[in-house]
Amino acid sequence: MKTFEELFAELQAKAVQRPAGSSTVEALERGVHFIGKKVVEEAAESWMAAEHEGPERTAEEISQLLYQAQVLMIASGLELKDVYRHL
Ligand SMILES: N=c1c2ncn([C@@H]3O[C@H](COP(=O)(O)OP(=O)(O)OP(=O)(O)O)[C@@H](O)[C@H]3O)c2ncn1[C@@H]1O[C@H](COP(=O)(O)O)[C@@H](O)[C@H]1O
Repeated sequence: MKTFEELFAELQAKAVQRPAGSSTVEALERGVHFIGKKVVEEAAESWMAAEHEGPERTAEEISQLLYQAQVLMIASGLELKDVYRHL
């Protein structure tokens, strides 16, 4: 198990080190348009899970939504503090 901040630090390191086989690196190479569609896809799947599939599936889909949101942040050159200041 990892926190939101721990995952973001892990993804930032992947973006710098560019290890082979990383789905994060692959998404970053595909770019913001690809990542943005993943954000929308996971948002929709989170919504559907919440309405129809129960809390466990909802938690799983929301975890993927948070991951994709973090990848979009990195692709956009954002850090956590840039987002947190709007909360
Ligand atoms: N938390 C995630 C995570 N959530 C989702 N994904 C990726 O996002 C994509 C999801 O795409 P899809 O929606 O097509 O997946 P799916 O099989 O349809 O799943 P469902 O949405 O239908 O449930 C897959 O490529 C997953 O690998 C993630 N990829 C990586 N992480 C974490 O990010 C870190 C770095 O991972 P790598 O960059 O792969 O090393 C590790 O800690 C990983 O656990």
